[in-house]
Amino acid sequence: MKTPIEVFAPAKINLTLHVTGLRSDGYHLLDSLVGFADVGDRVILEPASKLSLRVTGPMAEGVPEDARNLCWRAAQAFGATVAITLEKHLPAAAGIGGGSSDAAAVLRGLQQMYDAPVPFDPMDLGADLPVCMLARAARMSGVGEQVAPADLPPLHAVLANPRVAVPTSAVFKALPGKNNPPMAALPAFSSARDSLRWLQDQRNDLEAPAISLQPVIEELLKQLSFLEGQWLTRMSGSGATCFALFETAGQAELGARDLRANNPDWWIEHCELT
Ligand SMILES: C[C@@](CO)(OP(=O)(O)O)[C@H](O)COP(=O)(O)OP(=O)(O)OC[C@H]1O[C@@H](n2ccc(N)nc2=O)[C@H](O)[C@@H]1O
Ligand SMILES: Nc1ncnc2c1ncn2[C@@H]1O[C@H](COP(=O)(O)OP(=O)(O)O)[C@@H](O)[C@H]1O
Repeated sequence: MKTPIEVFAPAKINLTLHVTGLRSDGYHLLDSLVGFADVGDRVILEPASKLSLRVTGPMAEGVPEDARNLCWRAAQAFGATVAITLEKHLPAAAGIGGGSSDAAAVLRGLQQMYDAPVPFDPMDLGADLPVCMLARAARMSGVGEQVAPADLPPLHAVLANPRVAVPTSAVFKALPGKNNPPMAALPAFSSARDSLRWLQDQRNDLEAPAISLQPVIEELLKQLSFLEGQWLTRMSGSGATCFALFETAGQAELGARDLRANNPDWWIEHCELT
């Protein structure tokens, strides 16, 4: 067994998020094209006599170090005794799957460490777990349990969070219409430009309800729309993180620099999505 094991937990970006219905248990039916970024958290796993968790890194503040943390719950449900170090780079409660991606990274690392499959349904830890286990572009449907890998040309993005936490359940609750049209059929994209054109016509149905709870999201989307070279701006998941998409890495890097200059307190990163 090679130790310690280090696993990258990428930011999950809902490039589209169509809410198409409501299940009798209160969970919403989703149709979403999901991409993963080359920015994210880092999980380090070391064998130990008991389960422990230490949260470090620039975004560690306020992230629980006990059973409230999805990393802890993932390791516990796996039956693993490991010392987990979670290096937080992503904001929490931000619509980019921080907790879910961390938990999926723990499960991937434990599979490797114990040379054993995950002994439970990852969905038990949250609706975003199945897509985060895959950690590559996918179409997600059902309430999150159906995940089909998708071919997405690499896209360049600016991710921005105005540092307000938005609880997922509150945003779903604030959505008035539950039965919205699904995403269009996913074409075989021939280029980044082709996919950007297609994405322009899709939606995130949670954008308006999230704005009703945190109006700063509207201002954030406006500022992203001013960035040179952007093809579209949208919110990810239940917010408050929003993104602008670009054709080139250089445009995204300049976009992030310009946005930072006007909003020094926001969390802003440029990245590649795959
Ligand atoms: C909205 C999405 C889109 O990818 O992303 P985030 O905003 O969390 O990043 C996810 O579906 C979130 O997944 P996750 O954060 O794992 O959700 P869970 O812990 O299972 O559920 C949190 C709460 O969100 C609501 N919920 C979640 C998923 C779903 N399909 N329908 C829902 O109504 C429920 O109110 C639930 O109590
Ligand atoms: N590993 C984790 N990283 C960040 N937050 C976590 C983690 N585990 C549990 N949480 C808790 O889960 C809540 C939702 O965080 P997160 O999963 O990042 O949100 P979202 O589902 O919007 O992407 C936060 O309020 C936080 O306290």
